[in-house]
Amino acid sequence: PFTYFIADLHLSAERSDISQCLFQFLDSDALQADALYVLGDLFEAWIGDDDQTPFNQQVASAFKRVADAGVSIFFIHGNRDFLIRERFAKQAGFTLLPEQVVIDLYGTPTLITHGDELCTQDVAYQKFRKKARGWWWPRLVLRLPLSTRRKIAENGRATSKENQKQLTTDIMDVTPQEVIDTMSRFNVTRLIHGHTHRPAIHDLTVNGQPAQRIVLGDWYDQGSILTVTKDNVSLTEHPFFQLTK
Ligand SMILES: O=C(CCCCNC(=O)Nc1ccc(S(=O)(=O)N2CCN(c3cc(Cl)cc(C(F)(F)F)c3)CC2)cc1)NO
Ligand SMILES: [Mn+2]
Repeated sequence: PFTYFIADLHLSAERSDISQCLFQFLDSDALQADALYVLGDLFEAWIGDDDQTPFNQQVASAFKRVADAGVSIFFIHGNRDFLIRERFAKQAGFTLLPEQVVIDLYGTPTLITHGDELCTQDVAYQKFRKKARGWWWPRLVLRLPLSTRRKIAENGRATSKENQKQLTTDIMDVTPQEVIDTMSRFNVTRLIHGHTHRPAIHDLTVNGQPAQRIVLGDWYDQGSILTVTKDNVSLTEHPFFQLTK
């Protein structure tokens, strides 16, 4: 028995190499898992479940086939696809989870999250996040016509400083003290998250206990999959199918 974790695929219709790698995984290995957790930023952008594009539907049905095969699929929102709601979740066979949740992974209580909330030094971003994840901003934005939301997203992509930021500097990393405070608040010795695009398995000490922080990799250049069993965790890279040698 084993459980898979993926995150930060940043799927878009323009990157068929990423989605093909995902579909290959969903049509094979994923079918044997107890469960599959998608820890956010599955999509590069998400402006509402009413944006029923062929690509979004193709992604939903690829996951739905896995759910229909008896694999439980759980989704935690990322800083890009935080507007995903029940309608898309149902189409994809996802169970939506809160932004931080402790799961029992073969006897080890494990905190799972996207991870953007752990980047507390990025004050400007945390300020936006507070609104965007709040009660009424999302409701307000989702009531706008889809065409308007498309323009907001286009403007965001085109002019936003974060594009330059992402061109020049990486997304900020998690704040070490925030990680320790959060893990001790949830009383766990294992944390799994994505967002920072810095895949690694870190050993640390929480409340005097040996602990682990596992960071999932993004899928910009190759797939990144975490496999967890009762006795082992392994973070593996999955090259895209090379069409031309
Ligand atoms: O994480 C960091 C920082 C670095 C990475 C953070 N950057 C990052 O996430 N960018 C980003 C994310 C989503 C999209 S989008 O296209 O999918 N889409 C845009 C419009 N969205 C919206 C929602 C709401 Cl409620 C309110 C508004 C409003 F009112 F502001 F217009 C807009 C919904 C989402 C576009 C860019 N450091 O650690
Ligand atoms: Mn992210």
